[in-house]
Amino acid sequence: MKFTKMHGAGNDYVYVNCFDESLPTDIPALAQQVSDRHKGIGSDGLILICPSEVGHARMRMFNADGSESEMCGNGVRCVAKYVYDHGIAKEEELKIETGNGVLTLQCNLSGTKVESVRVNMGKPILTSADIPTLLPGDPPVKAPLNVGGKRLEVTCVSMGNPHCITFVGELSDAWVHGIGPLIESHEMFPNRVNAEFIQIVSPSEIIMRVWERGSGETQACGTGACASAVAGVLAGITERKVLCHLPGGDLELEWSDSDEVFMTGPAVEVFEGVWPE
Ligand SMILES: N[C@H](CCC[C@H](N)C(=O)O)C(=O)O
Repeated sequence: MKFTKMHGAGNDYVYVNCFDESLPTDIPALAQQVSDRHKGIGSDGLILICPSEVGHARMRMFNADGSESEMCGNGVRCVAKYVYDHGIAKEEELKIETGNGVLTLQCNLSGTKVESVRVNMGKPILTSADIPTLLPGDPPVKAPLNVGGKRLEVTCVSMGNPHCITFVGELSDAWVHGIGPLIESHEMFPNRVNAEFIQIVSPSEIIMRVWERGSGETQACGTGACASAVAGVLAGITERKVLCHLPGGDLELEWSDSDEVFMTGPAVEVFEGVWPE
């Protein structure tokens, strides 16, 4: 199986071109094996670039623990880069099918290759039953959540996949590694949840760290950054356009008047290889 290692703001996945490659039947096991940073290729998960009847390609995304997610913001930018740079499509505006519908992506070129991508991530999902969370409110905004002996105020948003956002005074490992896993598996989130921690710099600038469902701390999370931008507006903290600093890079976000969230960020190809050797 040929693969390509790519990252978006340091959120790295093993990508497989399923137009050409056939996969083993146990894809969750494959995702676990390739993601292993000591005994595998090393990544936050596995992303399949598949043929689609409604777009230029279809993305399927598996976390490092083998669980499948509906959506991946950094991943869908890299899928667009792969599809354009490898000649699967020639258009700079691409349609990619995801678990959150068919998204429209605008590729920004440097020479003949894609350098960054602007994605219309669609409308945020703000009903608690659809996020899904058992917390009250559509959506829950600054809702009380008891975690690890603390009473947090959390805001929940789905971008096709579920996110739980906590605005903190100062980011720390205690938040991300101590509280993150407890939020991920909290009984209020029947499908588990991605946990974002946000430090506010100004109404138009935030710093984010994330504990991802199924992958642990990653250097960036595109859907999480979008969800956090929406949460900041809902909580009355930030403006509709924000710059988000993540450990692996920056993402630009805008919750537009049309209710759609736009995300712009980098997409990078690192190397190609064959698995197993
Ligand atoms: N890093 C990804 C999100 C992965 C979400 C995944 N951990 C889930 O289970 O939903 C992103 O850029 O949007």
